[in-house]
Amino acid sequence: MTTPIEILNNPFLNKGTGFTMEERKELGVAGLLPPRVQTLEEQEAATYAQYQSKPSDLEKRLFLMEIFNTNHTLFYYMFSQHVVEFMPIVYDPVIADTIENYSDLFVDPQNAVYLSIDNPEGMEEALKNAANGRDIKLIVVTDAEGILGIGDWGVNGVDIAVGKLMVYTAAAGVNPADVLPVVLDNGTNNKELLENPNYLGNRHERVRGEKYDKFVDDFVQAAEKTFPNLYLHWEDFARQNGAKILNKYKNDITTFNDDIQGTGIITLAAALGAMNITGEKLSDQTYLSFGAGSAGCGIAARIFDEMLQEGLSEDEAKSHIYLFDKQGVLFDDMDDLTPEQKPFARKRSEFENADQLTDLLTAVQTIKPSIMVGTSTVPGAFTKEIVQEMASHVERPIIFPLSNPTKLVEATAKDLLEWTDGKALVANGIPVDPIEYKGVTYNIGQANNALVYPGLGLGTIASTATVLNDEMISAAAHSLGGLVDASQPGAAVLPPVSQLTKFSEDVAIAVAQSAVDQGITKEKISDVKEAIEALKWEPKY
Ligand SMILES: NC(=O)c1ccc[n+]([C@@H]2O[C@H](COP(=O)([O-])OP(=O)(O)OC[C@H]3O[C@@H](n4cnc5c(N)ncnc54)[C@H](O)[C@@H]3O)[C@@H](O)[C@H]2O)c1
Ligand SMILES: O=C(O)C[C@H](O)C(=O)O
Ligand SMILES: [Mn+2]
Repeated sequence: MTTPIEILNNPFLNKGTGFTMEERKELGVAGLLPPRVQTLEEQEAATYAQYQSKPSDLEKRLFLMEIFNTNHTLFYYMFSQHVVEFMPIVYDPVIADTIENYSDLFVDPQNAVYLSIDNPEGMEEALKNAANGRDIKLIVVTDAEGILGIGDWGVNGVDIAVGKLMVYTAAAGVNPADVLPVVLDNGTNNKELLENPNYLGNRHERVRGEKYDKFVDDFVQAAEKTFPNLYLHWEDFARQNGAKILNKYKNDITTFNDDIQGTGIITLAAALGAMNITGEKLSDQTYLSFGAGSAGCGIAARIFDEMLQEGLSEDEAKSHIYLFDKQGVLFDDMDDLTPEQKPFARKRSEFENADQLTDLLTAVQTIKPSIMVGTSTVPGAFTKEIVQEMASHVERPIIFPLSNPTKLVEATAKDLLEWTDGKALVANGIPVDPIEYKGVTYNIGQANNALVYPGLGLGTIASTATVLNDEMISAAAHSLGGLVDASQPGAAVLPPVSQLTKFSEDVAIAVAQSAVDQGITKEKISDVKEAIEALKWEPKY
């Protein structure tokens, strides 16, 4: 029997002043609350007013976390009323601030699971105890070695898993009772953390090699055994681990890497949105990725796959794609390429000036890209000179500076529009308000995987798909098309975040239908919309 105090202290059950008098008598909380009964709407209005009074974005986020920690329904109802305003606060970019300061700001574990490489035998018990009898359908797991573009944040990185799951619920209605945030604490190489007396994680450098691989595998086995209906979302692993882990498990369990696959989908959708505006074909484009890590290669792979679907051969498609990383343009004679970079590495013999292709300006002058995507973590890398060089070769340069958080973006949308006299088609990873330029209002798409991973997850879970495959991913990318009126001056390349809940549903339906059409579902699903509606959760008493 749950005691009155336990009810008030359980954010899944607590309604606070939202409990009716009858509920208060029945649950024994009558004298444990102020006498006034409030509706959810009244609670939201009062709480939102408190939120607005907070002096900074960080204070606003900390306040919202207090609401989340005490009353999930109120938190998500308030989120549903202020999606556009709350996304940059709950999620990117303000989440970066709370991650950097997590150990110093710590007040509540927020139902997260902290698995330690120093105590692998405790995994299954921790997962079971955190689930507390719930049938967990979605885990977001990170080892926090590649948080956004800010790098290694050790156990502090658990907050990215917490924040990503909040967006799953706010955007797609994934039930907060069905989810679990998990951090794999493998130590940290972040000196600032190791020297911080408040740091709450394992105080040693990251473990590499077999012991780490076994730690990850032990986690996968424990999670899959404990939660038989699990969709496992990998987030913010370092470049050398993300793809290796995904490739190891993606054909055997229902799993997804957001930085690789989620970003690939949303950036392809943005590129297709740009094609809608210019009327061109993707397979006629010249694509340059500045930064070829998890995200950069994930996007390139998605662009490549789409060019094949448009009828190009593999060699023809590869001839349109160029990767640029720390070495400059990537060539197949380099001995330090990652497995994900290799398929797109070029031949030096293609260029007279191959050895000069080590700076972005020379690369743009030589390659003449029509699409340039930044996933480099190098702020300001897309300079005015480089952008105007690109614009001198193409009518509508498509430029997506995607590095997060805001301080790392390769170029701002405002600069790109001014430098190209309004011709650039722009998307950023962070949210950007509409920009007025020469009498036109430019809407800037947010090419952030948060616009697609929630619907992708909801659709995959609702379909009971045994795996998440390329067909389902392609269906997700295409489901975002047609939502923007491309004929309008200043049209965005992606639908606005104000429509996030609407198009998350579109993504979910497309993904679930793809799984059903392929016959890869555990259960027989006769109506995907029904299956999705049955799974969705709404914040109401
Ligand atoms: N918008 C989105 O949805 C989204 C999704 C994923 C990642 N990102 C952002 O993209 C960035 C990279 O993320 P990731 O997960 O791919 O990290 P990563 O470490 O896997 O990749 C970064 C790549 O940039 C390269 N790089 C670093 N400095 C460079 C330089 N001076 N010149 C050229 N290349 C350079 C690195 O060598 C690496 O290959 C981060 O800022 C992240 O926040 C955005
Ligand atoms: O977290 C985000 O905002 C998007 C992406 O997953 C990233 O790592 O930047
Ligand atoms: Mn990420």
